[in-house]
Amino acid sequence: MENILINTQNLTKAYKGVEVLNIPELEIPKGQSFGLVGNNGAGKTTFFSMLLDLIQPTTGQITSKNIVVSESEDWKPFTSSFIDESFLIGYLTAEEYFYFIGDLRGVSKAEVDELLAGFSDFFHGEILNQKKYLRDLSKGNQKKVGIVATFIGNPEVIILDEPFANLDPTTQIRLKKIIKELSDNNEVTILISSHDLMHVTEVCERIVVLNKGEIVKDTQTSEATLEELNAYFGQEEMN
Ligand SMILES: Nc1ncnc2c1ncn2[C@@H]1O[C@H](COP(=O)(O)OP(=O)(O)OP(=O)(O)O)[C@@H](O)[C@H]1O
Repeated sequence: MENILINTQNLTKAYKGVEVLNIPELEIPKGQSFGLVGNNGAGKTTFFSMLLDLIQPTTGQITSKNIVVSESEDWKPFTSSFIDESFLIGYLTAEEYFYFIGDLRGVSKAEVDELLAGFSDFFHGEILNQKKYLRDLSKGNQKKVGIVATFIGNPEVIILDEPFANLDPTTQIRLKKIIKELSDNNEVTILISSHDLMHVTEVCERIVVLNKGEIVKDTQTSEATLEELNAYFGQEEMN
């Protein structure tokens, strides 16, 4: 019996009567690396935002470890995410921000430093000791900060919206390795949305395709998945 961590029931979101998401049921087991793909406007960010209680569902609900996310804050200590730059604090340096997140999650400065030391390749000398505010970092470097901040405090659930976008090819490869290592650890459930079919199939064991707010494919990743996805999105182009 799989240990279900995230469960959604009858989830819909509509704006002014227009439905943008409709997921009758979705279960995500503990430890799964879950990839969400879909064209622009398919509903990926909407789904993640509801998981994080940033927007309210029109109907239905999401539970994380049996906690209804819109009714209690108890899921927050074991969940971390980076959706966009609004998750950063522009007037802090990277170090200040990491320590701030550490404080929130009960992680000491020394432990934060220890974690950061493991990301020196990923940071490529452009994040730490820069005496620069986060708002003055490049988009890609801001993203690196946001992603690494999600690892502070050993969260059980990590949600990353388009983590590969804006990153240079070398950093994308490093990020894939980091995500693979995380997903090898079956304690961490990781949810990623991406437009990069190759990256997402490489790091996720399950791929869900959203089209106009509905799940049209839900598959365990195999050798054939990338080709199937390319065929699916190619055929969409013909329509
Ligand atoms: N506040 C809002 N008011 C009205 N419509 C909205 C609002 N927020 C999102 N939408 C609509 O919801 C739909 C889903 O958007 P969403 O951002 O979830 O898509 P996405 O799959 O993340 O797209 P992308 O790949 O472009 O990031 C879109 O049609 C979008 O215009």
